[in-house]
Amino acid sequence: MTQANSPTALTIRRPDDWHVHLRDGDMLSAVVPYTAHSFARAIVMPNLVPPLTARAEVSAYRDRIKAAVPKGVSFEPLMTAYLTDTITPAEIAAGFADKTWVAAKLYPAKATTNSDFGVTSVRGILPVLEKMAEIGMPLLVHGEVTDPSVDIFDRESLFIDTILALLCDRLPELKIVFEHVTTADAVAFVKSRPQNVAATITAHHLHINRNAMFQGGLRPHFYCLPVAKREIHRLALRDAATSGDPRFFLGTDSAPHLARDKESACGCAGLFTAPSALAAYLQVFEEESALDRFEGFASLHGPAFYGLPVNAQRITLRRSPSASAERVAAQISARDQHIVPFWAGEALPWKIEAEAAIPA
Ligand SMILES: NC(=O)N[C@@H](CC(=O)O)C(=O)O
Ligand SMILES: [Zn+2]
Ligand SMILES: [Zn+2]
Repeated sequence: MTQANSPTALTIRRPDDWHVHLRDGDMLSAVVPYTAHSFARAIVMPNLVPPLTARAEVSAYRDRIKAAVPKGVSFEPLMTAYLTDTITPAEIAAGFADKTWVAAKLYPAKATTNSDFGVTSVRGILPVLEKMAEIGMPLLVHGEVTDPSVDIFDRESLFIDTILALLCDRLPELKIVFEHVTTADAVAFVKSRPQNVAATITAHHLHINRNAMFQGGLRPHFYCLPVAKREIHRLALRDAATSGDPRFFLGTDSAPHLARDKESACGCAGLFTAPSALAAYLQVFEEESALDRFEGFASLHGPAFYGLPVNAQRITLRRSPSASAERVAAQISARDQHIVPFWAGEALPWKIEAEAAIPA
């Protein structure tokens, strides 16, 4: 698969994105092509306004996503349910059985973008979580406490100590994905648990630490939740991602917002990384001398955790000499304005090439 010594190309099974925000309407049309270009499937987050809590709404949203996929590109959205205080175990199980959704997302109320209808008490939804454990349905967690008096850089580690560890002990069978982990604490926690607790890691948290938000001034395009942490945490994430441990897999958390909503007195959280994420991840694996582990992280660990088949197609990632490299757009039109992507205007070090079916 990997040629020794600074390979110029890498052929792997087509990757999947296990955490993405595709939004709706004009924004959906603007962003879907980027995700579908890099990924065969994606776990689509349900934090629309209003949130997606009913089966019919989720099915209709899936159809809108499919309609936005460019002709000739194969892309399968994997849908999720938005957990609220009132959703019932029966509804969650029915949607899993009829394949409306493959997982449910737990947003602690007010923890992040569009989480106002999220869960106010994990204890309050225990019957739902027990049902999910029983039927083998994964729980996806935005892992931050919401108490505004807690330092924002400590909200993930405190979530582990006060909520997640207790939940894992209470329901040891429940499959849990600790989404977009940002701390060494989260990495250590996942490693301390059996294989049913896993984590996604974003490309941006492998590249930036919290300094990025303040470099020469306030940089809203590096603000997301959970917020980037100190350098030691970034290094722990790079270790985990490139370790080959199947509990860590790719989830971009690509989260587009219009530039005006980010460049504001109260800017939105979220980085739009879909156009550059795959190359950004690959660069990390190259820097860590772990190209031979890239396919596991990008294409194999996620399906294994979710109990889904790996993709039959392959892609070739070819190194681009910087002079001729494709550049990430400086801005991408959406609605009546634009989105500023991660690595805006920069050269992509790797290019995704035509996919081929794996010979039998
Ligand atoms: N990551 C973010 O900063 N924002 C996400 C929400 C989320 O994933 O928490 C969004 O929907 O914009
Ligand atoms: Zn989140
Ligand atoms: Zn997200």
